[in-house]
Amino acid sequence: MSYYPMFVNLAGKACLVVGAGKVAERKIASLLAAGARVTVVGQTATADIQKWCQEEKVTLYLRAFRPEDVLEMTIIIAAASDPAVNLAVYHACQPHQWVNIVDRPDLCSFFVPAMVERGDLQVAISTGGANPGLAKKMRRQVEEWIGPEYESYTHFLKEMRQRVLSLGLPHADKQVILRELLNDRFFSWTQMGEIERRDREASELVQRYIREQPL
Ligand SMILES: C[C@@]1(CC(=O)O)c2cc3[nH]c(cc4nc(cc5[nH]c(cc(n2)[C@H]1CCC(=O)O)[C@@](C)(CC(=O)O)[C@@H]5CCC(=O)O)C(CC(=O)O)=C4CCC(=O)O)c(CCC(=O)O)c3CC(=O)O
Ligand SMILES: NC(=O)C1=CN([C@@H]2O[C@H](COP(=O)(O)OP(=O)(O)OC[C@H]3O[C@@H](n4cnc5c(N)ncnc54)[C@H](O)[C@@H]3O)[C@@H](O)[C@H]2O)C=CC1
Repeated sequence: MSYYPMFVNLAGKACLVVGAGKVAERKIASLLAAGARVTVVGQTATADIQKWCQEEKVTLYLRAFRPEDVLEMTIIIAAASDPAVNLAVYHACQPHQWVNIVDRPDLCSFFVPAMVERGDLQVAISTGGANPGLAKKMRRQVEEWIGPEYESYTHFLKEMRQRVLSLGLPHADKQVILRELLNDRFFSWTQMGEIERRDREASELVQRYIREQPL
């Protein structure tokens, strides 16, 4: 059996993280980046988590976990250093809640992948718990391959696609233009910083099809 990969919209969703140490901090950072509403319960907290609390980015309770903490939570991550506490978090949860117990892959209903993020382009890497260190190693290799220029390249392709879709062109023409926009020359112009040339060539490509339209 393999795991089902998904990109989840967590904007405004209530998420609980139990434990406020190094591992919790990493998980909280990605929940915040996804726009989740994060509550943290930990007996102690890292400096960054305390700062996020002062900035009102997270709600932090500096105390031991209580089973009622999981109520109404969409996602629960148990990242305490005590395995008995993490197990208690698991037992407090309902079957419909999404649960990640950081020291018990067998009890997780989802794993957190290693991520390469370039604006709208997100590459998630998982080994299904087989070896998280390998996921991290692969992430570093993918970071070399997918450089920072992919953020503006993806943004360019997004804008061009929206423009092409808004023109009401015949389906076949749309497909040809979208395929042509993925030609490497547009990436090369992005990489070389020849943005004006890239945008001009892309506009000309689209214009050619508009002109060919019967009136
Ligand atoms: C099942 C899973 C549950 C979950 O957390 O979702 C899980 C479980 C465990 N991790 C452990 C250890 C380590 N985890 C990392 C790193 C990461 N772990 C992440 C995910 C996952 N870890 C999920 C599976 C993901 C998959 O396989 O695809 C990443 C990808 C994402 C993230 O955490 O954000 C992030 C890399 C992010 C990046 O760098 O890009 C490192 C390396 C390091 O820290 O440098 C080590 C030390 C080396 C080692 O042990 O291999 C232990 C033993 C703990 C102990 O010894 O007590 C367990 C428990 C067990 O396996 O039993
Ligand atoms: N899944 C993953 O990615 C990884 C998981 N781990 C596991 O994660 C666990 C946590 O690791 P770190 O963050 O490095 O530990 P840490 O020692 O930095 O933090 C542990 C946190 O748990 C809190 N805690 C302990 N008892 C608690 C309770 N009763 N209620 C609420 N909070 C409580 C502490 O106050 C602290 O905030 C480790 O025990 C290890 O098994 C470790 C590395 C990676």
